Amino acid sequence: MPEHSINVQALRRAPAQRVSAEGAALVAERLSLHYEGSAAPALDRIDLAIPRQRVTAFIGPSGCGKSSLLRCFNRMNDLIESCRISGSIRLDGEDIHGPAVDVASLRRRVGMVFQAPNPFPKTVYENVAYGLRIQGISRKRALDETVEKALRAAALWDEVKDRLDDSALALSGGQQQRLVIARTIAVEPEVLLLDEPASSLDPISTLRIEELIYELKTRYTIVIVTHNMQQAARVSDMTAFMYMGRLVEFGETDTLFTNPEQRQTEDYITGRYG
Ligand SMILES: Nc1ncnc2c1ncn2[C@@H]1O[C@H](COP(=O)(O)OP(=O)(O)OP(=O)(O)O)[C@@H](O)[C@H]1O
Repeated sequence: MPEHSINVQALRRAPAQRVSAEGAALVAERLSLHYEGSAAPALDRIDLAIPRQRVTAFIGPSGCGKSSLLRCFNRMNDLIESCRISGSIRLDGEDIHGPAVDVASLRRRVGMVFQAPNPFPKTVYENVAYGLRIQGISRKRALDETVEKALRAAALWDEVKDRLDDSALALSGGQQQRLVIARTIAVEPEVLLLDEPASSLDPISTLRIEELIYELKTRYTIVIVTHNMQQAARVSDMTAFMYMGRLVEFGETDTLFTNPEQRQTEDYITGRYG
């Protein structure tokens, strides 16, 4: 990583403990996922408890199932016709596949940010107000307040407060990604799923996103997929190492990177494969 003016030490982690299912925001049990036509399952009997208000990173070689697992948590895989899921996932104790679950409100509670910034072709303001309007909030004062709050929380307010009526597409890539994060948190989710949120960004924008993740975890449960092991080590409290659809090891990030229990984890983090 090149040197920057942003202090990476500021990204120090809060202590995390091993997670019990009771204290977890999300719990997966014997979660398997098959894409029809594939010989092997993309996820193979995953048991995992994601702690509340912590950052959990998924790492592992390309194709090991990180994104597939992430997409399970807000039922994004429902949109993939060939996808079959078994096992269970509970959010705050409630089965997310239960008959009473409304998928739109699940996705509001479990927001998702993708690899490439995807702001709507609308103004900066309307991007953040979008989810609020869908919720039926139309009073200008309420919208103004929430838009400002979300942009401040996404560390973007100072850069865009005089550009609220400009097109979001005129922002830089890093600003667009923070705008998408603002749009996601404007509706006050409990969980933020981040699928390689910085992989298309330059190093400075990447560090801004990492700092933002650190700030946001005081309010949200965050799950991040990353290819970048240094990034996982910098931003996460807990790390899950996956290999060929299996969860090989899950534990505190410090321990997993310095003293992994499994040989496979050690081989991966020391660069022997992947
Ligand atoms: N929509 C899909 N249809 C069929 N197979 C899929 C689909 N999405 C993913 N797969 C397959 O499932 C497996 C896991 O893919 P997934 O994208 O979850 O892994 P990943 O660890 O996130 O990979 P990467 O790091 O390259 O993004 C791979 O073999 C992939 O080819």
